[in-house]
Amino acid sequence: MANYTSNFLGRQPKKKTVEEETRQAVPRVRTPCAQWTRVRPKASLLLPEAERSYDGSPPSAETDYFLTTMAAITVDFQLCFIFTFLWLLTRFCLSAFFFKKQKDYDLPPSPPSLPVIGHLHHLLSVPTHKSFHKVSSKYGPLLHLRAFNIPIVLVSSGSMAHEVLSINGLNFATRDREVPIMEKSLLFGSFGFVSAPYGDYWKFMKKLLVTKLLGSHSLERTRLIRGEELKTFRAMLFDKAARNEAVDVGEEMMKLTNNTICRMIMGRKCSEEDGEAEQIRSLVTESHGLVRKFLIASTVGRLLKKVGILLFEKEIMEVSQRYDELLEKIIKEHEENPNQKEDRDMVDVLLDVCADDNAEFKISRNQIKALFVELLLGGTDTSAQTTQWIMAELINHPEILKTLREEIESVVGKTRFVQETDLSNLPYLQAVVKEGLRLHPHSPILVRTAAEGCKIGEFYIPQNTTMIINSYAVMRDPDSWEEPDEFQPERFMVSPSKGKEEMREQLALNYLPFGSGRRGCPGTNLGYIFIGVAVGTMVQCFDWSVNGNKVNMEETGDMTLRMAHPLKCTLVARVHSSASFEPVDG
Ligand code: HEM
Repeated sequence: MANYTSNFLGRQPKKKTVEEETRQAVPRVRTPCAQWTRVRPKASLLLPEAERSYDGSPPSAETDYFLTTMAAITVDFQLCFIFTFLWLLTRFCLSAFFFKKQKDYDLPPSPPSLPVIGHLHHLLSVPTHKSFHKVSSKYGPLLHLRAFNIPIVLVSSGSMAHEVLSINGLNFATRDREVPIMEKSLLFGSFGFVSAPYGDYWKFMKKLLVTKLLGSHSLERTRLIRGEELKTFRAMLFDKAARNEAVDVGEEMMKLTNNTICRMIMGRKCSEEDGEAEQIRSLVTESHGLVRKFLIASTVGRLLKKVGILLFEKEIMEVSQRYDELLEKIIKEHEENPNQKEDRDMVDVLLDVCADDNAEFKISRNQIKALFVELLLGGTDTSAQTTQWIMAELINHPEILKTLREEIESVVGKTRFVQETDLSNLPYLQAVVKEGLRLHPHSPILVRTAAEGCKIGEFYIPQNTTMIINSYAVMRDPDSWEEPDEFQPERFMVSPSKGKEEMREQLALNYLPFGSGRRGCPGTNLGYIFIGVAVGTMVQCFDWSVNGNKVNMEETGDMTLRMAHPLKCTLVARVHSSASFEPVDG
């Protein structure tokens, strides 16, 4: 090293003395700048000798050695400085040229947070969508939050949601990778479709769902089933009216949707007599309670998540076991008595796939069962809660109810009950349903995960970030909707001032009650049918009232939106229940 430094400074190499040769044998240590430097043991003892050599006398061999060593160290520091400078310069250049993309876009802004838990308190407050709405109204439509160490991006405007769900739809096609899986459970288990990552299994099941159950062709095939169930629903309402009994709208709607979906999937009704129907309804209600707990536990830190899930693992497994027994019974019935070709239902179709070794995708019995559980959960409460909200709005807005009734009477006439095939001719009824879904979306929070880092708006979203799209905030955004908190079905009517194209654009960007993109709801059409015919029937056949004249519209729910005070009302029949459809006073 001494030679090297001398050469570096342009000095002539000195002939080595024996002492110098010996010095080279002194052990070497690594300096902070990572260069090899020789040091003598007890170097500090040399200092007085060095000072003494200033008196003019020739320096001793010791002093000479000290000075040489110091010079070497000084040069080492210079080198160190040069290398550090070069290193910093290289880093700067690299980041300027190669990492330009990440540097150009910052993370979305972050509102004030609490120590350790970050923004978790917003996630845990009830109703969650309202707490998020308040934050986004104050700090902006794209915010970077964190729950403990989990990064979350909150999306609250139509244009940002469109970028996530549609423009970058493939990158955000999986719900939440952070959600823990309960291996053996039909609920939240590894067999599920709703929680499945975007991939071959999800694509295969989605195709089956659309072609065999929820697509327009399949819906036409099962129209008779829905007509029969609607008749039972109407008869129950006439019965309650005749007995002057209050109606719990949500509860009765749950019966209608539950029975209909069971029949559509399994080809048969769940019997009221042996308690099967009630068993399914209570399982669905219990499952909704668990979904909420599970989602909250999934959003907290990794360690707490495990603890959180463990807390109600027993409860989840018990519900899963009860579903399993019921569904196993139904599947066995199908295996023993398969339906004929024209009567084949979803169970028959899935059992065929399960037994077919050449099927595009091999599915298991547990995957069939998990899908049914998810369809019952996804299709029943959603329509039931929305219908309840819409009836509450109609009771609070008698002039809208009157306009709707006039439309039904003018289109359907006074000789028959409203039915599914009338819906396309009832634009005001469709507008009422759409407006109810806008103001009261059943699932106001949509969740996605970024498969890769990408740009949304002017900001960078890192890989694996959990995206929370607050559809409630999007559908009440004053920049997109006039008087956003008011119930005004007219906004969905095509008019000379607002053409079809403008309406389509508005819906594509700012209307998300069924989500959007690849993971958007495949049951949208069925949902519109359930709600449309139920609201149409209730408005056509009865007058509705509640205690105190006005319905209390207070909201509750953590991940779903529910009425804090479920709608219970009294009804008076306007027409006879007989098929002749005579007006009561006519
Ligand atoms: C008013 C009625 C309904 C509403 C408001 C509703 C709402 C939703 C929403 C918000 C999502 C999440 C979408 C997203 O993440 O982008 C969803 C997903 C889903 N819904 Fe519905 N839904 C309704 C009816 C139905 C019905 C009748 C069924 C079937 C019987 C159904 C089955 C599903 C399924 C299977 C998914 C998961 C889709 C996937 O992960 O790819 N829904 N629904």
